[in-house]
Amino acid sequence: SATDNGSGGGRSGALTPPPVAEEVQRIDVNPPKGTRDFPPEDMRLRNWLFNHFREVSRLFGFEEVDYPVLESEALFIRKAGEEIRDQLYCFEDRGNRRVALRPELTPSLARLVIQKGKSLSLPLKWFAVGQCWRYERMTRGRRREHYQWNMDILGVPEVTAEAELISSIVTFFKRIGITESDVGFKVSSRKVLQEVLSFYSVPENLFGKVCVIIDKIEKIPIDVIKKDLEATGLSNEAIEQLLQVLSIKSLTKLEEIIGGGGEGIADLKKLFSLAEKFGYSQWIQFDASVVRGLAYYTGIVFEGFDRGGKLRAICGGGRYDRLLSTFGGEDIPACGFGFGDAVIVELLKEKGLLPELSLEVDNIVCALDDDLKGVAATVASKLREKGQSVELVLETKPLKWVFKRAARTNAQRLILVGKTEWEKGMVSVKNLSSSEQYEIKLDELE
Ligand SMILES: OCc1cccc(Br)n1
Repeated sequence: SATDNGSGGGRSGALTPPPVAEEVQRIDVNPPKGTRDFPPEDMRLRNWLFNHFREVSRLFGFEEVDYPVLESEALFIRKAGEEIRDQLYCFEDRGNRRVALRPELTPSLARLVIQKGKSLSLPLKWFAVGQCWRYERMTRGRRREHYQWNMDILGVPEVTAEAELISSIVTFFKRIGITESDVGFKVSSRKVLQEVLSFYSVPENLFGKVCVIIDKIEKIPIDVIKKDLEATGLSNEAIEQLLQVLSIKSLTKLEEIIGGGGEGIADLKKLFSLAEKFGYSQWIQFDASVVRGLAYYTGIVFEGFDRGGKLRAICGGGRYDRLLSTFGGEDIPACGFGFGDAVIVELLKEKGLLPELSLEVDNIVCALDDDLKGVAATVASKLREKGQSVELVLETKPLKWVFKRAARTNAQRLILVGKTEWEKGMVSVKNLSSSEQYEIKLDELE
């Protein structure tokens, strides 16, 4: 209405002053503690890394899967004192359900395999690249999320499966310029520890807990390790023997100590022989101290480490033949690994191997006249239909701005729609690397 001053007061006749804009408190524009944003330059590196994960998975004939980031908390409640359990990012949802942000992907895989049951044909070769979470006190300022590449083989009891998985990681390392002089794999078998523990008649149900304690051997003082092992009921003799075995770095020495008849030794010999055939013998070494910190491993375990000794484990995995039955399913022989997206980037930085990744666009298209913007849009669509990327200048900008934009976006070609040329049905093209310039009919534009 004529008297309506647009304030929405709605009362005709009375002039109401516009509302005074209230002071808006600026929000914290940082992401939540321990989490990351991926602005374009970081997203390009992440995509580069994940594209290598996916290409290697394709080369090995694996199928991609994914699961919800949010899972029932019950999937991750294991009583072996694992760090992953202590740091579970869990809460009660509005339906009073206990849920958790997944700290790893393997339990979700187990859940899905049980759910699918007999409809799945074995062997399964699945891979995933998924964000995983932990709630760690920020005292250490560590991340609370990372992305993990997982590859898993289900239905193959032989060690050929573990050998194949290690081969896939070696393939990945080679693709990004990492060599056996940069990284190696420490390989062992929990069956070796199992043989020692059963020699001292340690009950099977203590096995996972003992492995979780031993996994901390390089992270906490040895007397704390011994105290924690004693607390599980292990005798001092068993503890001493265990620690002696863990210090062994050669299969021959191990055989001298525990004898050569066990499955653990047999598996390891088979793995090292297969490594020869795959061509990655120089990448792996036996190291009895490798147990990994997940309670469910039952056989071969391995972890990728940087030979400079500065970084945390790059990746890790192993055999977990009895995980499904812990969820009430039928056991299926299984092995897999997890490969995080953070340590590998630290290693690439250290080695000077980070790739140069910049925005690339094939064309930048600009109308030199406002009433030619429609034609510019037609040019852009035609090029895009041919699979060419086009940055279409949407606003009215001076040519100087367009050239600067072309430089920032690394455009290969500048296409200008000008009145004179368009009267002849032509557009002008400038090749920005060679500076070659020409006019061409729109339908001849390639
Ligand atoms: O390395 C274990 C792990 C699990 C979830 C999230 C992050 Br960060 N790290």
